[in-house]
Amino acid sequence: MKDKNHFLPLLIDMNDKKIVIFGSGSVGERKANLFSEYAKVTVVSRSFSDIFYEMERKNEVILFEADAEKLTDKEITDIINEAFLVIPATNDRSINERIVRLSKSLGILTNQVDAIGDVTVPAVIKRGGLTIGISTTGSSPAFSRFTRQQVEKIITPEFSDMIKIQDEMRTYLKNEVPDQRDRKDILWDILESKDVWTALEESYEKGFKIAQDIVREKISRKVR
Ligand SMILES: C[C@@]1(CC(=O)O)c2cc3[nH]c(cc4nc(cc5[nH]c(cc(n2)[C@H]1CCC(=O)O)[C@@](C)(CC(=O)O)[C@@H]5CCC(=O)O)C(CC(=O)O)=C4CCC(=O)O)c(CCC(=O)O)c3CC(=O)O
Ligand SMILES: NC(=O)C1=CN([C@@H]2O[C@H](COP(=O)(O)OP(=O)(O)OC[C@H]3O[C@@H](n4cnc5c(N)ncnc54)[C@H](O)[C@@H]3O)[C@@H](O)[C@H]2O)C=CC1
Repeated sequence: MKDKNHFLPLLIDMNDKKIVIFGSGSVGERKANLFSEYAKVTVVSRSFSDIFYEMERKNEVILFEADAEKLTDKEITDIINEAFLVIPATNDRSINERIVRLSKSLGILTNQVDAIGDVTVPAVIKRGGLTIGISTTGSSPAFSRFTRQQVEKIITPEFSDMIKIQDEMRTYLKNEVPDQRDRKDILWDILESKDVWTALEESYEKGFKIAQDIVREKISRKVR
């Protein structure tokens, strides 16, 4: 049994990473949709629905039609070679387990859809500059989805505006304010300023101006 307490969410740069998914049922399709936004996805399956052919046409996935049961270990190894992550998502547990075993022997990470693998996929929220991953580490995927829907309701458009302001201001402050603790205080004053948040409801520019006033006032006090 895996110890769920040892799962840590990390953000990984998936650009140009190879992901191999086995099976193209509803789960294979969900994983292909998610991962093809970030990485190079190959899907191996006995047959494919039109949705997959459409994804292939748009260069979002590479399709490989094969019965994994009939492939030799060497053939499977060649397919998964140099993959960052392998996802056995067929409805045949013994095939999925064989793929996991071969992946492990090559030191490749696995995401198991019928057990907890080395990697578990969270529900993902991506809004502006904000990324949130939500997981119950397999206890209740439906609850992860439910939580995503609840959290999405509280993320207003002002969130990404505030991230933009913070990004600009901290770059500016790194040049203007030598002490990191002073920089931190100013950034928190902006984050906690009701005036900035209220102004952002009107426009980005209005919020930015108030944040600028806070920065100016703070810097002048520090200089004095
Ligand atoms: C362990 C894990 C492995 C993995 O796939 O990475 C896994 C395993 C399993 N899921 C199953 C079922 C469902 N999965 C979903 C939905 C999602 N499942 C996802 C991840 C994970 N699913 C990993 C754990 C993540 C965590 O715990 O948080 C999400 C978050 C991400 C994604 O896949 O993209 C995505 C929501 C994305 C979103 O909406 O944002 C729903 C909800 C629905 O459809 O309404 C249901 C039906 C309701 C239910 O069962 O909860 C079953 C079959 C159970 C059975 O046989 O009954 C298994 C296998 C098992 O449990 O043995
Ligand atoms: N992680 C998750 O979120 C969920 C996981 N599951 C688990 O995932 C498994 C798959 O679920 P679904 O996609 O709904 O199943 P499905 O029956 O819709 O699809 C199975 C796919 O595997 C392919 N396949 C089966 N044997 C194969 C072989 N020998 N070679 C190549 N391809 C083969 C089939 O062609 C099909 O594309 C389920 O058995 C269940 O254990 C189920 C629901 C959600």
